[in-house]
Amino acid sequence: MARLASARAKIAALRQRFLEQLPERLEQIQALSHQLDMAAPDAALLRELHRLVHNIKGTGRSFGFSALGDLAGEFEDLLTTVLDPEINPPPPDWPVLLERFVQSLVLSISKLCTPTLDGIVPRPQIPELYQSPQMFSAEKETCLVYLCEDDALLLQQLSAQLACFGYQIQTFLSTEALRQAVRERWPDVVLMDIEFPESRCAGTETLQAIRQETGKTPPAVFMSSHDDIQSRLNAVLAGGEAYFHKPVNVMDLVRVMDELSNRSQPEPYRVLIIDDEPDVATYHAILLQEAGMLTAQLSNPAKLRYMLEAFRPDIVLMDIYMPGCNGRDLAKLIRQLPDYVGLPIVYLSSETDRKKLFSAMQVGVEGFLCKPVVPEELIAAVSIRADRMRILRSRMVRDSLTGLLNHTAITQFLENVLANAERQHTELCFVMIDIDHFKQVNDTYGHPMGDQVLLALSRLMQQRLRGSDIVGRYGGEEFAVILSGVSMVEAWKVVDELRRNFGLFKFKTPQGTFSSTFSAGIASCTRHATLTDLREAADRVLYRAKRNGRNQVLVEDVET
Ligand SMILES: Nc1nc2c(ncn2[C@@H]2O[C@H](COP(=O)(O)OP(=O)(O)OP(=O)(O)O)[C@@H](O)[C@H]2O)c(=O)[nH]1
Repeated sequence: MARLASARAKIAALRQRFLEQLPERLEQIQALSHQLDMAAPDAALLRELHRLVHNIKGTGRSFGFSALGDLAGEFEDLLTTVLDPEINPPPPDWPVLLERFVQSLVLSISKLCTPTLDGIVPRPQIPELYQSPQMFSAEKETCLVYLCEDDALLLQQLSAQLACFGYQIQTFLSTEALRQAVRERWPDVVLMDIEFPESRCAGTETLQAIRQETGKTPPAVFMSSHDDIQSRLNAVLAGGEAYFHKPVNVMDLVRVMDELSNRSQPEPYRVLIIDDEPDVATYHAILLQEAGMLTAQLSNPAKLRYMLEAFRPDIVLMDIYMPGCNGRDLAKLIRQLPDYVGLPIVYLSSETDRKKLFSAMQVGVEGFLCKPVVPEELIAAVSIRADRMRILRSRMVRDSLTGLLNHTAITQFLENVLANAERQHTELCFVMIDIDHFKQVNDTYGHPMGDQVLLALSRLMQQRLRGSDIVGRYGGEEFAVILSGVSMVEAWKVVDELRRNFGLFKFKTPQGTFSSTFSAGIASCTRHATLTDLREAADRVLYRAKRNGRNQVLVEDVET
């Protein structure tokens, strides 16, 4: 609640500043209109006047000064006709009307900026602040998953794999057994097949029956060997939150289940706001921050490229009118940068002219939000698009089995952090990890069990390493970790603790339990400035660890 109060206070301060700046804006408008030669108006002057009036419209409405915003909106319409007479010619007496609008603005602004008798500036109509559900959601300790599948082998494999991710799994071979269990204890998530011996849609029917019996449905995820629309529709109608076509990718399943059980604490969405009015950008930033997002603001388009690279936004919100360039040009520029072809861009503007909007959208912009925007609408529009961007990006850079960065992505990261470490004269350690006798695990217990070992180590690394450490699957049973800002001794302590913890894992199989170990080699950028050198050094140390008997972590110093 304190955060909400502080956001309200910040918005109140922004409104106050807008009021304080109004006389200066008015002076600029008056000066420009006096400079205008009404017989042959200068286009640049007109455009600047249009921009100033447009900004008062958008900012005024955003901050709840609707009468002022509407007046500026009508003024803007007149200026638009003077600017583009071919599309819609201005009325013959436009110079008189223009002068009247300036006078009306003088009146309206002087009223707003003059305190009333009791010394209080009139309160604008302010939109209610959205209360982020994330602020109050508590993380669950363990998540109870009911897994219902009539294929006994698949049931056993999935259950073992999901257990590696810390879920409490109860398995059911029949829908009837599942219904009975739901009566006794309500699950956090139900994960179920759709086709069972008794019917092709027994899974969805069961969920509907549970709803009829209890009046509610548990969060449900369906898996099916059918991929037709009717099956998917049945799943949606039964209340399914997600649908997976078999064979199911466990990482996709885990991602959805983490979301459904509130266990995942995804990185906040990153929103870049481009607006030539810093206070309006700040206002929208505050609304988005309230919903748990990270924001960056840009008022100077010249710094766009730098900002895209440094901030890595999931979505860009931009104004249409800015000095020097407009949102359409800027959006086109972003689309022409190969790395940002898919970056969602949404206009946030008070422009209402459909033709202009359509033209502005044609450069591949995803959507349009009209100022003043309702906070919930802003948050929903941003979240939906940023989430989709995250999924697409993740597919490109993540390994599908473990969810860790793939080989290409970790190499790219290493290149970037290495350059950074060199610039900032900081340490960086590169670690190569390889599971011992992994072929034997596969040969003895089967490939799916081997996958579980890979998953377990991946999850352990994700849980135990710092958020700033970078973990990737380098290849088959080989992993790479980048530890920034640590010495080799510190890196050794971290990785050796991982090694000890991993050794404690017990993998259950029909033939009994077994545990697994890994070997690791650590090299430091203080000795190897190039990517290839660093990688080869870590590889050499890893090889030495294997030859020394495996199940150990070695650093370069010890090796040489
Ligand atoms: N289950 C499973 N196995 C994989 C995967 N990728 C690679 N492998 C297996 O990993 C094994 C690697 O074996 P080797 O390179 O001979 O090494 P090792 O048996 O781990 O022996 P050391 O590294 O010398 O301790 C091969 O059998 C691969 O088939 C995967 O995604 N899943």
